[in-house]
Amino acid sequence: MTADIIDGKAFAAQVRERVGRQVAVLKAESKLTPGLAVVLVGEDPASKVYVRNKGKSTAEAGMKSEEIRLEASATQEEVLEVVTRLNEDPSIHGILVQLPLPKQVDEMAVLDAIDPAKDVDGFHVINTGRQAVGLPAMVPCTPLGCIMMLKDKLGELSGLNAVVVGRSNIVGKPMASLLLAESCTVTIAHSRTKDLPSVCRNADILVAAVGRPEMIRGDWVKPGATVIDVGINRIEKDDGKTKLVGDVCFSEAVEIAGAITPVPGGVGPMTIACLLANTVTAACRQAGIEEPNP
Ligand SMILES: Nc1nc(=O)c2c([nH]1)NC[C@@H]1CN(c3ccc(C(=O)N[C@@H](CCC(=O)O)C(=O)O)cc3)C=[N+]21
Repeated sequence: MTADIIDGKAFAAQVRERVGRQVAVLKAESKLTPGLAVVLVGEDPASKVYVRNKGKSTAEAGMKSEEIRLEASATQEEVLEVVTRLNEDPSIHGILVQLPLPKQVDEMAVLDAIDPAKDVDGFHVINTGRQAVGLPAMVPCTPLGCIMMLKDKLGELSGLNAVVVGRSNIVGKPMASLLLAESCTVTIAHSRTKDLPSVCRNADILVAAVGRPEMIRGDWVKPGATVIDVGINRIEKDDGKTKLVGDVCFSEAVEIAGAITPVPGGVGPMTIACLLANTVTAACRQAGIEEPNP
């Protein structure tokens, strides 16, 4: 039996449409246009593609979108100045500083400078902490999108064994925390984990977020498990052209899993949709109004 393919692209389109309806209500009833600012430092071509896609989807949802570009040589002070200006701009409700930043810029210091109320990435320690103790928080977009797909596929997650491979601050750790909040039994595995394949074989929910192309093999997957592949790796094919692959060997895992997200078209589009949803949430909280539910 082959796995159900979880269509992240279609699901993300639904989320974006809902965000669009929310924005229409906010504009009509509260004279509020949610605004998202994206800060891009340097010229990384892959980053530019994400930034362009984000700008396009914000506009499509009827939101205000601002893009700030700085040279790759920008100093930490210059980046902090932009963040301070955006913190003070009442038309901007969400701020995303595209990571990674050039090495002369201290990433932690920049993330720390973002007003936690405008932190639509959910990377500020205030939001990390609030989420961990169960207070309202801005939740990181990629893990949030993964949870939405899991609930859509499985319904209740309570009591399931979840294994997260990867312990980054932007995916692995918040993913584990969200799964715990859903009452999963959570294991975080990483490069030092002993016998990773057998740890993975315990997972009803297997989340791969390591950034190593096709590392997770089909025989690491428990039959019927739900596999969420967060990895987006560009690799060279035999003919010299490039293609995107995940952290999971899809062709093997699809034969064993119950459901699996593809790459591309899985987690990636959901990340952008959740960024828009977070911007609406942030705008409503800043304006002190309830989030519309159209
Ligand atoms: N502060 C910050 N927040 C981020 O959320 C953030 C970041 N920095 N830095 C870079 C990574 C990467 N990321 C992606 C989002 C969507 C796709 C996406 O939509 N991918 C499509 C197609 C991509 C393609 O075709 O190239 C897909 O998977 O189907 C990819 C990558 C967000 N990131």
